[in-house]
Amino acid sequence: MAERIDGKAVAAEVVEKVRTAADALRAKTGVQTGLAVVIVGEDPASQVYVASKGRKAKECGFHSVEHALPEDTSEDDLVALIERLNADPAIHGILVQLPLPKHIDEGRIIQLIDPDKDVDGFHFINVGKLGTGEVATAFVPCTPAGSMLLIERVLGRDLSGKTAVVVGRSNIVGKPMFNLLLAANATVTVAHSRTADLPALCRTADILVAAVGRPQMIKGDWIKPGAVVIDVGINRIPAPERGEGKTRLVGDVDFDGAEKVAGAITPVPGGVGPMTIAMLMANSVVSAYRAAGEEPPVF
Ligand SMILES: NC(=O)C1=CN([C@@H]2O[C@H](COP(=O)(O)OP(=O)(O)OC[C@H]3O[C@@H](n4cnc5c(N)ncnc54)[C@H](OP(=O)(O)O)[C@@H]3O)[C@@H](O)[C@H]2O)C=CC1
Ligand SMILES: Nc1nc(=O)c2c([nH]1)NC[C@@H]1CN(c3ccc(C(=O)N[C@@H](CCC(=O)O)C(=O)O)cc3)C=[N+]21
Repeated sequence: MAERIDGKAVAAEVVEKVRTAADALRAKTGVQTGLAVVIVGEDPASQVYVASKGRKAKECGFHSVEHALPEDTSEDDLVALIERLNADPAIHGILVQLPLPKHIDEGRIIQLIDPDKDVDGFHFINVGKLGTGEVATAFVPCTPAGSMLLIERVLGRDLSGKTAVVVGRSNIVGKPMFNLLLAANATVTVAHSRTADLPALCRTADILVAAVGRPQMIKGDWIKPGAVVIDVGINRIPAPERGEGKTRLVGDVDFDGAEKVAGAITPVPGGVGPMTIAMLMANSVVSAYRAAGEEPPVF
């Protein structure tokens, strides 16, 4: 049976370190870390995530502000808000919850965020820094960064000689995950919907990262015995066994099958999800240290 990688516990350690660092910065310089989360529209899942980001930020002792805008907010109004947050010295991190409503140009909004406040790591400047190994001054996207910390718990920081397969090539998960694994010396393949014989490719992976958005797609017999499996997927599926109309969260990996083969595996919930929020807090406090001209902590 695989070791269960407890993302909730590791995330709690990260959050504790963030809180200590935020307190120390405040005591030394008077700077309180400020995080602004912007949500447009009423998507219930997004609202849950935004609320838990706000809760964690307060737990870390941050100045936490939330801007909940109606679904029909104009692009110009959102642009004006981002410009205001960019100029606000009390705000060190800006997160605009994605996806945005279809009438708003998501790319334009992301590129408008000051790269020094882009705690999601989605701005071209931060993407470019990650791609060229300039991570000391960059922000690394939270989900891949959190996934790397979980891998590190099992395999250490140096992945020399290891084969990694990332399933999914999105800008927010798959591509930055590729860059981080490569930087850690793994030999990395990125798979996607056009990949031939995905099961066979997955079976080559010492480290398998699933970021597909397809509930329980990756089966136990796709997994190399002993592999480290990181399940990024968050999918809500019907759970009639829990009662009429009930749902539950599952990952992109068929956990029960995979657990019998893998060496270590992240559960859903309680795996990568809590790490994502913890790394958002980490990026925010790092941003505040940089703004104050202090040497930031390393996570
Ligand atoms: N835990 C967390 O904090 C987070 C979790 N997530 C979750 O992670 C998952 C992925 O998110 P995200 O990267 O944004 O998703 P996207 O929908 O942007 O990307 C999905 C990727 O999976 C690929 N794909 C889709 N179907 C298949 C298939 N049948 N075989 C192989 N590859 C396939 C797509 O390929 P192609 O490019 O060819 O279309 C694409 O590259 C989702 O479940 C999401 O909810 C996301 C962000 C944070
Ligand atoms: N600009 C932006 N940045 C993001 O980082 C971002 C985003 N937009 N849009 C949506 C995705 C998704 N995402 C999650 C964060 C935490 C959990 C999480 O904490 N999950 C818990 C379960 C939560 C529950 O019960 O619903 C867990 O896995 O244990 C999940 C998903 C961040 N995202």
